[in-house]
Amino acid sequence: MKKTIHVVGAIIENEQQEIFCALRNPQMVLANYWEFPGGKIEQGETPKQALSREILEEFNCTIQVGKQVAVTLHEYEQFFVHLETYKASIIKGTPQILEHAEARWVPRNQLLDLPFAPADLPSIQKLMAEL
Ligand SMILES: Nc1nc2c([nH]c(=O)n2[C@H]2C[C@H](O)[C@@H](COP(=O)(O)OP(=O)(O)OP(=O)(O)O)O2)c(=O)[nH]1
Repeated sequence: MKKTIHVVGAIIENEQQEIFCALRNPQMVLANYWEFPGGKIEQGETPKQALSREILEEFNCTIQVGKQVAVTLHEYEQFFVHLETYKASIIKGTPQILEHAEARWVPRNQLLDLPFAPADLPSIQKLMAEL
């Protein structure tokens, strides 16, 4: 039976209404897809705690997590991803790319120009609908 992994992703927006997107590196599972930065929820963590921890580990900055955007269950070839995305903003530091191949601030209406992980599409559609 396929495993289900519970993942959180941060939709971090800046004052220009751009969203922080990260490119998974070639060594990662789902290599070379763009994603909302985040990762797996560890035992005993709330989704919001997991998100703050992941952003600190991967980008060395502190975020404040806001409201939930979408909850998606997506079937990949090897596993299911249960992805929860949350709005967030940076409250301390400037993101440093520690694990990803690249990261950029992208206007909402250009998100679909990037090859995003398929599980992220419902979140992107919700963001586009907010425009
Ligand atoms: N972080 C993140 N992962 C996503 C997104 N969309 C999506 O399908 N995924 C998938 C990719 C991975 O299979 C999984 C997240 O795993 P990960 O490897 O980034 O998690 P992690 O940082 O906890 O990794 P590790 O400690 O186990 O190495 O969820 C997304 O927007 N953000």
